[in-house]
Amino acid sequence: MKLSVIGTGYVGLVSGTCFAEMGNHVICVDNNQQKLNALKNGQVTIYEPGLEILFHRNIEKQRLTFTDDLKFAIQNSDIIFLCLPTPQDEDGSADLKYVFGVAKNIGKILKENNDKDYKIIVNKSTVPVGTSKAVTNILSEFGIKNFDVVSNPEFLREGFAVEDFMKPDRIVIGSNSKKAFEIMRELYEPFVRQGNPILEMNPESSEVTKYAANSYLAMRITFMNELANFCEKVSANVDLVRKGMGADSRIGKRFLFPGIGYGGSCFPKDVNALIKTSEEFNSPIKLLKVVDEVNRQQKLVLVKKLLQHFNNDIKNKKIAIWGLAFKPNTDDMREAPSIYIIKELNKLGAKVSTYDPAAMENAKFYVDEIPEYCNEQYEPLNNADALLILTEWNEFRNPDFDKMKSLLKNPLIFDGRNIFDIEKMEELGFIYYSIGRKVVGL
Ligand SMILES: NC(=O)C1=CN([C@@H]2O[C@H](COP(=O)(O)OP(=O)(O)OC[C@H]3O[C@@H](n4cnc5c(N)ncnc54)[C@H](O)[C@@H]3O)[C@@H](O)[C@H]2O)C=CC1
Ligand SMILES: O=C(O)[C@H]1O[C@H](OP(=O)(O)OP(=O)(O)OC[C@H]2O[C@@H](n3ccc(=O)[nH]c3=O)[C@H](O)[C@@H]2O)[C@H](O)[C@@H](O)[C@@H]1O
Repeated sequence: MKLSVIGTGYVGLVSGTCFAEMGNHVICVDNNQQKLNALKNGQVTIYEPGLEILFHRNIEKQRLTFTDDLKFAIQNSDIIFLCLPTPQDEDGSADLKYVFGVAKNIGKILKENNDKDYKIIVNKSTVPVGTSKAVTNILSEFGIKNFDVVSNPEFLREGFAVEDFMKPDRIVIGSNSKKAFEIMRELYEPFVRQGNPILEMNPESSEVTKYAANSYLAMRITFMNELANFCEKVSANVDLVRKGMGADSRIGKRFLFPGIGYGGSCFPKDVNALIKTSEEFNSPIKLLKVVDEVNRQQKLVLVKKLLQHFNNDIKNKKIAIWGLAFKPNTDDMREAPSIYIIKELNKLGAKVSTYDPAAMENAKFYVDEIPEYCNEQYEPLNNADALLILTEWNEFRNPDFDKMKSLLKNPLIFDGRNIFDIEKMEELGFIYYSIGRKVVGL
């Protein structure tokens, strides 16, 4: 099939590359010249395991191309995917200016083209209920008739994006057109050969499904974070509680890990967008307000523990940090808890020294006050008063504990991801704080 993907970020680049891998011809469009030049020069612009090999293979086979020429892309594709940003606006709602702006440009191009061939415009961005209808109206205002707008939300996780895209748990397609359903089913069938469902529904249900899934997962994590704080007070171990809960198949094991609050480009903004839309329709989902509020507080839970340990004074203390990205296997810093933690540490007069395997370049755009970025894992520990673990990268899971002890001024660790066993840390002689478990070594 002939496809175009408008917006070549995390979702667009992964979607475009994976569609090309299935034999489709994909034209990727972006208006960021720097990004576009890098892509045209064969440079993968995001850190995403498994992407590079598919990217190069499909460029070589000439199934994957990059351009800033929207007109060329529209004229040479039957299905047009919108993978555009929908950032959080000041009032919490999703900002649709990119989606509507591109929809208008598509309208103009199709009008100039005399609306000859049938096109499907697919919205893959996360958008509030009613957006498919609004995009349909925009195109209709240009007099375009031979088209359908489809809602096809994306559920990939960063760090596992290729795997998730190639073998999705489900595909959701929202449309009112039989023809569009048939074409979309044909496009996606190679991705669900194991039998995972392609779910067809009206666009409104599809749009709500995306926000519902993200908000539900954010709510699960938030419940676990509040539960973890409670466990600390009553000598319970949240990891044991988590396993006890997760073994119930009605609950399930995944997304029950407490930590330092959910971050990333989607959970925080999508929870807020659903709060806003539900209020607009006079049917507020009150639970989500608490989810958002608790999550903001949770991002600073390690700073609280640190202050408590040092009797509220961490001025001039050197704090080492392992991990900056909002989660492992990505260089994405959007809404990462590390941003909030580092800002707070700076405010309190601490000196921060940090290492992350992939996100340090991006971190510089978010936290310019970090005095020291280190190129090696153990470097920040040198003469540090404490170590904070903020991202559970695999390489932090089995470190050289002797080396850590010899470098740190105090054998003091605050682990926001519960990556070590508390008994083991006690045996090794560390003072070890974690989330929802007792402090050992004090
Ligand atoms: N990042 C993720 O893991 C997921 C994101 N989503 C949703 O997908 C959408 C896109 O997210 P990301 O890919 O993370 O965003 P992103 O910011 O990484 O990528 C968006 C791209 O669109 C480009 N762009 C902006 N305006 C444009 C225009 N007028 N013409 C052409 N290109 C333009 C930008 O230069 C950028 O490269 C959002 O709605 C997000 O909520 C959904 C599932 C997963
Ligand atoms: O709409 C999106 O953008 C995507 O948002 C999330 O994916 P992502 O943000 O890449 O990452 P997750 O693995 O979901 O983690 C999000 C945040 O929750 C935190 N988390 C996750 C799981 C958990 O058990 N505990 C926990 O604190 C992570 O550390 C991270 O900060 C969803 O998992 C995807 O399905 C969705 O497509």
